[in-house]
Amino acid sequence: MKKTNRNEWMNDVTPDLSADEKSIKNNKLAGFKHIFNFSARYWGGGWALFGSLILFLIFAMLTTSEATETFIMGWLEQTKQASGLDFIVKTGAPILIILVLLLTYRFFCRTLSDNRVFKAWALSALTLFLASVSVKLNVAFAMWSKAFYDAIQSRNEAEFWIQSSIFIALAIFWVLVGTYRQFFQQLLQIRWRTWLTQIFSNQYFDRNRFYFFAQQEQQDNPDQRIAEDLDKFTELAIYLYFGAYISVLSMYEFSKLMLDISGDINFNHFGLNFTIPDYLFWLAVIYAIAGSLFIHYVGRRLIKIEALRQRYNASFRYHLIRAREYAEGITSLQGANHHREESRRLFGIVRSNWNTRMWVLKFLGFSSLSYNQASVLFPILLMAPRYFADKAFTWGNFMQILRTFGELRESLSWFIDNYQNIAELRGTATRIFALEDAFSRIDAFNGASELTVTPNNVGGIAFTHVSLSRPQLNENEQLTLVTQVSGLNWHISQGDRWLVTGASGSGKSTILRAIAQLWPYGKGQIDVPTKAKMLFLPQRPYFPIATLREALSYPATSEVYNDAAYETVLEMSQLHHLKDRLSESANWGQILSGGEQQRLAFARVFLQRPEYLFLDEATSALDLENERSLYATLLNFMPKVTLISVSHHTQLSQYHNQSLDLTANTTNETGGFKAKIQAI
Ligand SMILES: Nc1ncnc2c1ncn2[C@@H]1O[C@H](COP(=O)(O)OP(=O)(O)OP(=O)(O)O)[C@@H](O)[C@H]1O
Repeated sequence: MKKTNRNEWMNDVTPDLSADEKSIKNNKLAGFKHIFNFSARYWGGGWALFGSLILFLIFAMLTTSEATETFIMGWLEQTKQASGLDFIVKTGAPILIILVLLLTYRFFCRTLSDNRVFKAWALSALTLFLASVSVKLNVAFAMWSKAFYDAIQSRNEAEFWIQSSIFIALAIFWVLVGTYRQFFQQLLQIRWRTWLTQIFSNQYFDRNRFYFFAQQEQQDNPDQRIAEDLDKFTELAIYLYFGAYISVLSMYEFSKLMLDISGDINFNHFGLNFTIPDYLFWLAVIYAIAGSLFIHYVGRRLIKIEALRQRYNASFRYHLIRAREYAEGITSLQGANHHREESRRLFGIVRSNWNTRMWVLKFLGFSSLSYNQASVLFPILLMAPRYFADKAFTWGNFMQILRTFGELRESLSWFIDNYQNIAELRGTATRIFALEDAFSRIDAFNGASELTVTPNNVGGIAFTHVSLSRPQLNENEQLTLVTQVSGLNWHISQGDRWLVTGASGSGKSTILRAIAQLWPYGKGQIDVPTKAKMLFLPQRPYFPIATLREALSYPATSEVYNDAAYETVLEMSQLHHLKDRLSESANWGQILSGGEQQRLAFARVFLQRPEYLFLDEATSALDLENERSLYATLLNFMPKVTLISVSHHTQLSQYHNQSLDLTANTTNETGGFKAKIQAI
């Protein structure tokens, strides 16, 4: 007996994916400008978002400035000493301001018809404000620690208790601010994601683009891009946006502190005096910029690797989903093993990508950790000569500068610390933008079609000089068109019953697709009725996973019809046994037999009663008796229906009065098929 190796997947040699990486052109990667403009649409435009950021930075500078601090401290001091009416006025002022802001918010939310931009602004403003407060609280903690440890060192018990209670107050405030900041950030995220998902879903389903996507585009997994990439994109973009804001603020705060403690540096050259204020700050900036450039050089591959990671994971999952969808077809061919091996191959690709990512991250980690360690030594080396030369420069000054430099460097290293997140953001953005481009390409292709389908009152459906082609990819993966049906002139008058016949693959279904505006490949003119209700029944009907009522009423809701109607149409379709299962929810497309599904589709026809009915081998799975009884019921129940049936069953000719037969076109060098029209 063959011994199975439990570790065989682990021992597989992973494939080389460098060709995939090379196939992503650098100019196709999402740049920051594109990401910014794309994000800004939610906030009302690029200038709006840019302006809001500048406004908030100014606001943050003001709120964190010393003048504001003195004002707040003065107000606190006065409130503490105030009594009676004066106290009420002093404490009531900020509460009144908050109340006015809340009421203004509610007013605008209710009066603006599209309050999306307003709410986005308000939420961002609130979150940015809380972010500013949390930075300020961090500074307060730094100040507090000095006072607290001084009190301990000087054994000042009274001061110790005062500082302890200040800590409790600060901590409560810090917890509240931190929690609410995260909460509002998440609220903003889900609102933005909802808005984007709505736009992308609309674009995907509008004008049947999801149908054309599969035919015209080589792009992988559009569904995953809508469901997951948009989620990742909004999460990372918001996280990085607020993170960048906080780091800019901390940079401001700690550079201010640095200015206080390190002083200026003076040069005396060419008889002129130069003063560089805050010189340690500038050194930290130069140090961080140099580090960032280096990290970008080391990690730049990561953007492509991240974009591919999403693709490989999605393909692996799609393969598993297909196994579920086609479970019966796979098991009947005993294809489970093949499917498992394919899973193994696809997962091998996922692993290979992960391995490459791991190596790049290793180099990145090596570089960024070395950068962080070097940053410990860098300020020491900068200050050591000054410490040894200047006796007034105390050990306390030295330590304070060291600490401030550390904080400053950390805020400046935001880009380095977030390199991986930025790469992931650009990777997901690349996939989202490619999807948007695909939608425009589909529109452009279909818009340029020489086959026009126009709603007109020509008393039925009219084909004038119509030729239909089928799309095919050539060796260079370009879309080419091959003639399928040529020179079609066909008039379907109201009440006609047409039987469309022809060899398999001759183009019968293609003709019906052209009427349904699902076939842009061809030329000529098709006139269709303006208002008439048309229904197309394919060979394999679609049923949603829902109650039988909903499966029948699809795409309308189940309330549109009553139970008596459902029961009648089930009886008319020879499905008496399903009458008591109307409320049962199931995957009807999988649990019903092929013939039952086709009969259920007929039940739908009886419910919806269309004026034009197109049956594309809609009875192919039925026995002759059932087929005959369904057609008889149909024509009895809807005697005025215009019927177009595509079928290989000759017995159906008795229910039709005209026929269109597709035969090979041997007279024309373009090949394909031509139509022969005659009365039955
Ligand atoms: N989405 C598509 N993309 C490319 N080619 C297609 C597509 N759909 C159909 N074709 C091709 O167009 C030709 C006509 O297909 P069509 O489905 O119209 O044939 P049919 O006459 O209805 O065949 P059958 O009787 O077997 O159902 C076939 O060669 C088919 O492979």
